[in-house]
Amino acid sequence: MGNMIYCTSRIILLLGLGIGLTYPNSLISPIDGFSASSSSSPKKRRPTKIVRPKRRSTNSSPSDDLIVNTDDAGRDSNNSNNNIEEEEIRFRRHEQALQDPSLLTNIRFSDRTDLHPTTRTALIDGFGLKTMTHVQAKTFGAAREGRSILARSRTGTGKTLAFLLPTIERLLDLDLYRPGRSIGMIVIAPTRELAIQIADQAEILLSFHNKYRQNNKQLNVACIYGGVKMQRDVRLLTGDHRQGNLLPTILVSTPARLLEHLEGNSPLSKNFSNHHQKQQGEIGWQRRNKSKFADLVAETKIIVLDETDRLLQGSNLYDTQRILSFMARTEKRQTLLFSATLPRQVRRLLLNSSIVKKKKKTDEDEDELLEVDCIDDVDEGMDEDANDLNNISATTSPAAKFELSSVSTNQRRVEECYVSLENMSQFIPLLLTILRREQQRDSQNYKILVFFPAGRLVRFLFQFFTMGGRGRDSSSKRNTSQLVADGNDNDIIWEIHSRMSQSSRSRASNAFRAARRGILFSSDVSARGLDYPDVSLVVQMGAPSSEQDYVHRIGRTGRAGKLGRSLLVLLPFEIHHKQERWQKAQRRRLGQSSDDDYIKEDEQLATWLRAQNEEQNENRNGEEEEKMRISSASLFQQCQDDLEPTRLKIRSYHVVLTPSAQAAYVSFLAHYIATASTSNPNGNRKNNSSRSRSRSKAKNKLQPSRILAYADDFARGTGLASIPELDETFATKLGLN
Ligand SMILES: Nc1ncnc2c1ncn2[C@@H]1O[C@H](COP(=O)(O)OP(=O)(O)OP(=O)(O)O)[C@@H](O)[C@H]1O
Repeated sequence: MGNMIYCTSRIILLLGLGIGLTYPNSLISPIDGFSASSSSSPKKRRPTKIVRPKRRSTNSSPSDDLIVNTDDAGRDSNNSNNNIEEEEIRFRRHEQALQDPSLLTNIRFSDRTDLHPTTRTALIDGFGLKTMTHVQAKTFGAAREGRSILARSRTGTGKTLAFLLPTIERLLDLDLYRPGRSIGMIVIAPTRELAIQIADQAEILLSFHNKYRQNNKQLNVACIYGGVKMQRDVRLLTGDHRQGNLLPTILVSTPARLLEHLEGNSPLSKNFSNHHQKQQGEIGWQRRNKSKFADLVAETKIIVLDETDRLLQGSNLYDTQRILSFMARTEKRQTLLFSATLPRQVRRLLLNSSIVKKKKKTDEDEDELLEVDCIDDVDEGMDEDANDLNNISATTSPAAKFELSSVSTNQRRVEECYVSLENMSQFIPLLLTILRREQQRDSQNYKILVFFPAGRLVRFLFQFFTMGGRGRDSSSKRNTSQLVADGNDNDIIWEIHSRMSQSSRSRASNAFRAARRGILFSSDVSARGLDYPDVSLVVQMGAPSSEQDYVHRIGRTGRAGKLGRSLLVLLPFEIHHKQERWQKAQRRRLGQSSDDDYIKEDEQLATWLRAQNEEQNENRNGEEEEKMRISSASLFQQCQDDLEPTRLKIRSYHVVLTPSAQAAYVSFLAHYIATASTSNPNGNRKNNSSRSRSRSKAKNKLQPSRILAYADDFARGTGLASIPELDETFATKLGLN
């Protein structure tokens, strides 16, 4: 019976649709795809908003290990209430996406015959998407043809699918890699959480294809990253040898971990040698005497650098360049580079290096790098003609059929505000005020992401807020913080930073993603790429170290058509140095000269802060009396008062909070002294051209002794009875004599 249905669908396809004419040379026949789209709708599972198809075979696949599976086992897949809720969420999200004309084009996935029918089903039925975003439409045709691309597009505009869709289509071609015996594509992402998120999306797309594939021909995703045992990677990358299903179709990795394997500093290399010797005859390795992982990676023809500018800056630069040196030569591979930001220096570095192929020298040279810029700003230095859609259509025949609407693609989706701290002892009360005010705005739907400059500060503030009230209730094991409670006694604050174990990081990240409301305290590990749904407010406690970081941080809200809000809290020593720069940066970003669109001061918070400061200075006249009245009635003042019990705990040596406050103090000091000496607003180390400017600014530079005074103020604000003593060597290192 099954065969009959299968054959019938084949005949219908051959007679009627002719999809095979437009879908060439694939491992999966178009017939499979047709049966996918025409079969009954795939069953849905919790909790992802995205629907995965049920496997056709009930046998477990030998490659299951390799698949990044975000579905928790045991969840009820037939829960109709959940499905209805899921449908509603997807419908709401789609409606929201439609609200933003700068996000979506009029190109429907269903009209694209250059997409495999199963991929179309995955996008429409699985992800609930209908039309392409600008960056997807502008890059698909060229990427599908194998061209290298450098693309820039606003945060939250679907860049992940922009690189996954065309590359997965290419991987379905037979000749691009040896399934199971070489890796089809490698994606590098700067953080672990981002790598996991990308792998998850890839796995969802592939799972629709796998539904129609035999067990030993499944398309797999492996995701590797630091902070977990190497043995896990070995298991993921060597799989079940007996089934001959060895290497993943798509490998997603953070740079450092991948490099460790490539350089042979991991058990993987040894494992590959042993395995190679055993399997040589059986599966016929082509490279008989070169069995190391690095040799296999050299066969990979597609590489993606997500968050390209981050991967080409700071400590990532060396790792990325080394990784690329193990890959196929530039002309022989497709290199896809995506980010929301691309500083001039990074672009210059890219174009002058061997990371991508140079500009074409003759008209026949078709394979040059294609630059696609979906942001109309005035700074970041992409080619002017990169925005010309005709350019792209001309080189990518299928795309030429589609008309793209010409709306501005950097329309503002985030309302940006700032407030300046009058003194560092206001740091914690202001944070509490911001959180409570947001809770009061919409007590059911607040979702707040708060960035702090360093991991130890995240940890301390998390502990302060979660142990601040009654602490943990031992009977219910519930968090009963009174500082920001939601009335239901649930955990509503999570922390994430690089000082945590990977499992705790993943738990926090997943919890915040799934939560309808909540607060995530984070370091910059969450600044890039992470797609937490429905974040209502992004708060930055202290200016980020670069303009790019600012763009990425606020980009965690206002995604995929939604609107969001962000609040930048400038510390007292950042006000004069940075306020102006943020305004200028924002003007550049939005390509506007009107004052209206600058980052606005949050007047309510500013009034409360000023009033409190003046009250402290006891400098009162009639007007100030009035301010004082506002102050004592203000939420800020209430928050000040509510913090006292926690401060008292710290003052009288709380076993967790007091050492944590001391560590936060040291971390604050070290962070700001280090950044004062190295950073500029573009986030790059000083170069020759900026040296003269730097010299003139040197006079205004914030001296370590001043930072020390602010840090002391911060320490007093935490409740610490005395300023922590610094180790002498450490102090000298920081330039504090
Ligand atoms: N064509 C589409 N239509 C509607 N929503 C989409 C479309 N493509 C992707 N999305 C949704 O947009 C959201 C953001 O996507 P994604 O994380 O890929 O953005 P991004 O551009 O990579 O952002 P960032 O720069 O922050 O990394 C996701 O929830 C995704 O499901």
